[in-house]
Amino acid sequence: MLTIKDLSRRFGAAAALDVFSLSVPEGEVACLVGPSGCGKSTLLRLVAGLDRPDAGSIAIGGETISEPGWALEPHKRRLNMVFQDYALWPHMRVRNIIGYGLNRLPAPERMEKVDRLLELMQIADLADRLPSQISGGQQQRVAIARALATDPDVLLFDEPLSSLDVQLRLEMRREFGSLFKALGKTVLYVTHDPLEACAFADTLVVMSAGRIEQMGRPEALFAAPRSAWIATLAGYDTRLDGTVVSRAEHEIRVRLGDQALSVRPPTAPVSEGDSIRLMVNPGRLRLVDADGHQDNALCGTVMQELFEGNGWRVAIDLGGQHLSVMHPSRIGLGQRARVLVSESSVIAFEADARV
Ligand SMILES: Nc1ncnc2c1ncn2[C@@H]1O[C@H](COP(=O)(O)OP(=O)(O)OP(=O)(O)O)[C@@H](O)[C@H]1O
Repeated sequence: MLTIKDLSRRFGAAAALDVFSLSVPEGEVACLVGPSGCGKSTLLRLVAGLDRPDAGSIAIGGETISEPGWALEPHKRRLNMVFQDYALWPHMRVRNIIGYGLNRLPAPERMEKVDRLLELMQIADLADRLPSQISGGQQQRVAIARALATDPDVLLFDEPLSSLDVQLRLEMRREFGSLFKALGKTVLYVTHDPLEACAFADTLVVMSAGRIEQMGRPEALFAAPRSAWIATLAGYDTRLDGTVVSRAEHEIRVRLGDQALSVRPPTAPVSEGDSIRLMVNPGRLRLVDADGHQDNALCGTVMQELFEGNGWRVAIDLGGQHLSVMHPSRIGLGQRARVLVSESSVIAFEADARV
């Protein structure tokens, strides 16, 4: 169990971490996501002991490793960190890099342990190469094997896949899922990619300005995003700004230019005349007959069509604002289009919600 309690770190007047608390149960994976500058790396550095907090405490397995006025030295903490740039020593062979932290073990034991890690990470055939003689993905495997060698209780990952190409990232993402399960280590993992996090996170922790904005199981969090930024992660990446024209208990009517739409009300209270921000999921919208009459549809002109691999992202000009729709084929630039906006395709937030 990793327990972070009321941790704060200020740089000048700004708080990089602001009374931050988080518990990661033993053997579970917590993924930290959040916009640039929200404090993810600061948190990892404090847990690793590379920086000192201004307040708060950190414990691993009930044993305090940092508290006000005292911090255990980094190398004595039962944790290891895997960095984005791998940080492998260029002059050392893979086998020696992995075994570096095991120099207190007798040679045969050390070799046996290194062999086991080489097998686990499927890099046994690379044992005698230098980092410059292996690929980026293979270097990342070496970095993970090195981090596992000293059998730490906690593993910290700082965007470990972001330097890899898309294909390899997808492959490693799948592998991480089974690796984390097999290892049973407590993991704190920072990533920019929410889909990466969803592949293996027990808990997704969304940070904003040094605090937790929302946390939970990925499915639960994406089913009910509490902020426009989190809605974007969940695929609601198109923004429409409008005005509330009427409200009932379970529905509000929103004016968008000269059109209107009924949606579920936001959690924050709103009244007639208030501005409102709608986050729309293009994958959940449907194009219907442009000349037909359909309740809760928006009309406009196709202004852009982008192929995104699994279909076309069609941008429709609603008269100033743009609505994107995923569609299996092109519609044609300048064509009229009518988009059915179902209840599940849109989430309403307060007008100044950060995206
Ligand atoms: N050594 C430092 N001196 C001054 N300010 C710092 C220092 N380290 C971090 N900060 C500030 O603290 C805040 C949090 O930074 P941090 O690196 O933790 O963010 P992050 O979420 O990891 O961002 P990114 O996703 O871009 O890596 C930022 O505003 C950053 O500018």
